[in-house]
Amino acid sequence: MKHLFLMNPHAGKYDRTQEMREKIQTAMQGRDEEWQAAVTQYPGHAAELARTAAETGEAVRIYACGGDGTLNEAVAGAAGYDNAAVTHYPMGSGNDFLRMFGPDACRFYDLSALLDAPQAPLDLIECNGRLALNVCSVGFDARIGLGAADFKKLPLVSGTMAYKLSALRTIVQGIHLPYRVEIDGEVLPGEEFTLLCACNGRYYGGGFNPSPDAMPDDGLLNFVVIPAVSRMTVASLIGKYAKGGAGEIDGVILRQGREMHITCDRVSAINLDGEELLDSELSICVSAKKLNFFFPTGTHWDPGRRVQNAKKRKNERNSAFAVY
Ligand SMILES: Nc1ncnc2c1ncn2[C@@H]1O[C@H](COP(=O)(O)OP(=O)(O)OP(=O)(O)O)[C@@H](O)[C@H]1O
Repeated sequence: MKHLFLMNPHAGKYDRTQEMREKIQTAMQGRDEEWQAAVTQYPGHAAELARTAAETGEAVRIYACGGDGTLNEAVAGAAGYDNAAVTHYPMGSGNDFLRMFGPDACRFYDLSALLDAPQAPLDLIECNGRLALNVCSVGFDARIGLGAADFKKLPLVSGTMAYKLSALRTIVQGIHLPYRVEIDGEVLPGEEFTLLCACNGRYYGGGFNPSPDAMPDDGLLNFVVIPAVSRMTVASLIGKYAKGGAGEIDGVILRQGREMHITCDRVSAINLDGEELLDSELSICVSAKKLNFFFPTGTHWDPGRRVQNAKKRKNERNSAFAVY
């Protein structure tokens, strides 16, 4: 088994690759396994490195050390290869995909917990031929999420604050656009929409929670469609949407399905796991490819499984106590 660490020097607020190198060396010490730590040199490099490693056919575990963009690239490179698996060592400003692991998300900071971790096949979103693991969206939110990059590098501006500043700017610029939207053959009523979102994961945009029930391994995407709203109502809408209450928004359309087609009369910014795509037509579907994702033992994205794991750990602690 080979371990490949892909470190993005541009993730987060500053370059942490040297610190990461030291952590990797410590974690791999005494392990008789091949490993390699590579610093990405340009956007798209992580995908190339992941694909090259996966194409060898050898068993490889790929650690995306960066933010959601780095994870997206590692996933795009390794998708569809049974011999490859990917995880996320969070070094970005949002690290949103991992938020669905709840309070256990912080365990991904422990490199040693990732080394012998279990893996599971996850669904992927395909959008105009590109892949995403987490969320694909177009509209108001995509303009906020992608615009946040302008604020992320400012001093004293946290990742979450960057998204809030971007939201303010987007509200001033305009909220809804004309879209034709079709989900699994059903044309949705309405001519203008504020936001259209396809979720495999649950969080994006620095902690926004459009689809609290999305399961990344159920073979389906959760679609959230918000019709045109006014500037007056958008502020309260953002609050509900961010906290997982999209279903409480007036006129919201929620669907679970396999594909969504969107056309717009102009080129729109499309968010693919925080990365930008520009197009006037969008074809989103559950990808035929799967992605092996590995995660620390005992953690899980399914809250039910998390509770079971916690009970199991408690029982193990109790029985250990009984022995002594
Ligand atoms: N050497 C490089 N030079 C410039 N950009 C790079 C380089 N390596 C990777 N990138 C790009 O850096 C961008 C940002 O990375 P990433 O999304 O991982 O971090 P982030 O934006 O801080 O985190 P998050 O997306 O979780 O908020 C990605 O689009 C990636 O393609």
